Amino acid sequence: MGLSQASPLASLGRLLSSQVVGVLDNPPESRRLSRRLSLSASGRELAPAISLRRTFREFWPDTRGLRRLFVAGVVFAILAALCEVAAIRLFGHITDEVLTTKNLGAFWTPAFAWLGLAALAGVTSFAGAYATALGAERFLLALRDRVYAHLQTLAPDYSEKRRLGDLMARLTDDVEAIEELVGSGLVKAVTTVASAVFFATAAFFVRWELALVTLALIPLFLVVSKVFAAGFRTAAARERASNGAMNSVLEEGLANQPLVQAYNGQGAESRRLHREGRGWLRANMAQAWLSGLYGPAVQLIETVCLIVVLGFGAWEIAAGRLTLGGLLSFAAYLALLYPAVQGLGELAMTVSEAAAGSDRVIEVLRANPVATDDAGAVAAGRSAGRVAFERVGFAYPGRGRPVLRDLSLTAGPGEVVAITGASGVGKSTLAKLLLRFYDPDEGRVLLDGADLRGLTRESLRDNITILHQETLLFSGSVRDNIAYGRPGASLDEVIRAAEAAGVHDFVKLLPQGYDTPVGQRGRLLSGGQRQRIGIARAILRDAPVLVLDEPMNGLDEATAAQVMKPLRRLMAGRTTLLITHDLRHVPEGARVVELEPVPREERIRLKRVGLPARGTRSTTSPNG
Ligand SMILES: Nc1ncnc2c1ncn2[C@@H]1O[C@H](COP(=O)(O)OP(=O)(O)OP(=O)(O)O)[C@@H](O)[C@H]1O
Repeated sequence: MGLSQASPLASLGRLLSSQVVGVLDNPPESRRLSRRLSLSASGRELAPAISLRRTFREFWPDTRGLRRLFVAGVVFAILAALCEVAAIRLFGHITDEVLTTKNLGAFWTPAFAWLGLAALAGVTSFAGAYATALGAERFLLALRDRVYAHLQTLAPDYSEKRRLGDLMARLTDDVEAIEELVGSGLVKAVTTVASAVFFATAAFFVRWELALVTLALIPLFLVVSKVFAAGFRTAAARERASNGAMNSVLEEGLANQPLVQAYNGQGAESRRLHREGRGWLRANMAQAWLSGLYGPAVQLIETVCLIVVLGFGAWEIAAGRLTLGGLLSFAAYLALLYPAVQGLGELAMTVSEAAAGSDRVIEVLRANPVATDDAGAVAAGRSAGRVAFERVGFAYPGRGRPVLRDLSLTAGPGEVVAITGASGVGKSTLAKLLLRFYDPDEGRVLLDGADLRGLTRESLRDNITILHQETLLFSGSVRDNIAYGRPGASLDEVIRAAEAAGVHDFVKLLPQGYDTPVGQRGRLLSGGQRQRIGIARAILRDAPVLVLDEPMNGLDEATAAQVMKPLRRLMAGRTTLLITHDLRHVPEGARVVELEPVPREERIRLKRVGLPARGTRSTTSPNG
């Protein structure tokens, strides 16, 4: 949406001014605008609308340190606009004093002055755009870091309960929307208003009666902007929705490709994509229809304005109240004024849309970390590894029924406590409490006799290694994934851990050895290989407490046996909580504890089914 390219008025404006239109109406802005429009339209139901003032209150402090850049952006853009005003004035002068009078001698001075002004406008326009972009990008960087850092403090369930794509949109598009509101948006608003005032004032100076007549036509632009804005918004919302649907079909289809092919579902998947693609096509065509109409509508109004200016101007020239140069420079001011006014109309629209986008970011920032460090929390240091659950009761937030009730359990260095029980009984929940993703509602969890609530989370987690059911790998190399256990570990240390975990032999055979990429989520490796890389990572981490959450899940007997060997090595000398529903994988000498579901009367019973070998302490049985 900008100055209509085909209109004579626009051509005149383009001819005389390349700088200001460029500053006020650059293409990335419009790209962002359409993304933002569509995003906020789809996200509206996810977060309540909040006021613009609240958005500024929340994010204005983030502009600290950048405000100078934004002020520079405004100052330079205003200078560029003033240069344009002066250049147009020179154009009028040349028309009257050189072209009309055919006096070539009077040409050179204004011509060089015009050139100088054009150069100055170019430099100031560049400086303004650069300073604003630098401020905007730094703002984005800092805000994205802030939101991401906050997300990292939330329990993993926060992300798990939400669509990943939606959270990513908050960190990218929504963060951009906020920047456009409190950073470059503000710069744009100030410079657009200032430029509109300059061009209007200059037009008044040329001939105020003519200016009054043409300014009276300005509301026509605003009405057209308003009418089209509603249509654009609906079309953008539809486009966003079908884009989301198309992405989910693609994501699901590609992620589950083995399943799709094994079940001969390729045709059905392609048809699904085609169906969603057709919806997307329709939505885009609605947008194209509106954009196609918008241009001619604006052009028509501009032509009306031009005819009015020419007609009125001819009358004024005939009456000797206006020169030809005056009329042309008047038209040129108009050619810059109208897009500025249009820009203001669009700005009002985008500001409210951007505020809606910022709701979604504020919603993330308002989410409280489930377990935060207490004011007096102390660092745990290297723990001996004595873990105790003391009469622990816990229900997930928002869930009435407790998962655990009155549970007591102890485990010491060198001990393996196998926790078994039916699916959903709360075995993994124990691990989450130990890592302080959550705090218990009743009772305490202790490490070396100290309540976890009195320890900093970071120092607590340094003492615990967890191996999940499915080893989580990043898409880096084998080496990166093992070294994740101890950032900065040397290749020798990585290899030693790999040898202990029984991965060295197969890594040696990989095409690039330890530098071989493991693929997305380690998909290029087998389940057993992934699990052993996880063990190598745990060995390198060398924490005194080990939580193994179904480490053999999904592995066949032979592979499980291969994994068990390094696992025993890993468990030696540490405190191990082995969560498993399969007693075949419980090593000899382990203490076995079976969790029973919290019955209707909300109690959980711990039943001891195995006795500790080597005289380890028995499980506390809390169920009185
Ligand atoms: N983030 C959560 N929010 C609400 N409820 C949850 C959450 N995580 C788990 N639950 C519920 O808590 C109960 C215990 O879950 P948990 O994962 O601890 O079971 P589990 O014994 O490890 O099961 P499995 O052997 O199937 O892995 C289940 O009923 C589960 O639905």
